[in-house]
Amino acid sequence: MPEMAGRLYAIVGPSGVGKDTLMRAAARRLPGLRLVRRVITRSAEAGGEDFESTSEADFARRLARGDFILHWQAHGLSYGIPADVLDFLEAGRPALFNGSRAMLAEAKAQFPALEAIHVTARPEILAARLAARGRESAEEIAARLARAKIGLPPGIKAIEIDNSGPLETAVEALVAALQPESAKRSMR
Ligand SMILES: Nc1ncnc2c1ncn2[C@@H]1O[C@H](COP(=O)(O)OP(=O)(O)O)[C@@H](O)[C@H]1O
Ligand SMILES: O=P(O)(O)OC[C@H]1O[C@H](OP(=O)(O)OP(=O)(O)O)[C@H](O)[C@@H]1O
Repeated sequence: MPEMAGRLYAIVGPSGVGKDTLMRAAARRLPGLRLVRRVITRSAEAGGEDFESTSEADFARRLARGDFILHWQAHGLSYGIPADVLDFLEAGRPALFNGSRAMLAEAKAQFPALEAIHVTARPEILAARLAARGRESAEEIAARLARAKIGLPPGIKAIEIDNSGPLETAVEALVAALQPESAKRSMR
C-alpha cells in the first residue's frame, strides 16, 4: 500500500462530474484511505453514495452540539462532516470527503492543511451523466447544471483532475494526488 499521512482531502466539482465514483475507486486502490460518511438531510431512499440520512431538526441539534467539523447547505439540503473524522487523522490515516466548492475558503481557514481536489468535465458530459444517474428530477438536474459553472472561489488552490474521459484516467490522477509527494508536486 502506498504511504499516506493523516491528511484531510476534499474532492469538489460540479454535480455529476464523478466525485463519488472516483472516491469509491480510490478507496479500493488505497485501503488505508477513509471515505467520510456524510450526514445529509436527504431521504435515505435516494441511493448513490453511502450517507447518513437525517431530518433538518436532528441536523440542527447535532450542529449545535458540535458534532460536525464542517457543514454547509446546497441543493436545498444540509451536509455535515462528522467530528469522528478527527480520530482517523490523529491516528495518521488520510480521510477524503465529498465537499462543496462554495465552502472551500471556510474549510481551508479551519483546516489549513486541507488539500482540495477539483474534478471537472465538459458541460454536455455532466448533463448526460446526471440524466443517466437518475437520482434527481429533471428540475433538480437543471438547477445542478446551472450551479456547475461556479468554479472555485478566488485564491483557492486545488489539484485539478479532468474526468471528461475514461474513468480509469481520472482514478489514476486521484490516487496520485492522494499520496503526499505527488500531491505536492502537482500543487507547484
Ligand atoms: N469517467 C466517467 N465516464 C463515464 N461515466 C462516469 C465517469 N465518471 C463518473 N461517471 C458516471 O457519472 C455519474 C455521476 O457520477 P457521480 O460519482 O455520482 O458524480 P458526483 O458525485 O460528482 O455527482 C454516475 O452514474 C457515474 O457512474
Ligand atoms: O458548492 P458546490 O461545489 O456546488 O457543491 C454543493 C454540493 O454539491 C455536492 O453535493 P451532492 O454530492 O449531494 O451532489 P452531487 O452528487 O450531485 O454532486 C457537493 O458534495 C456539495 O455538497
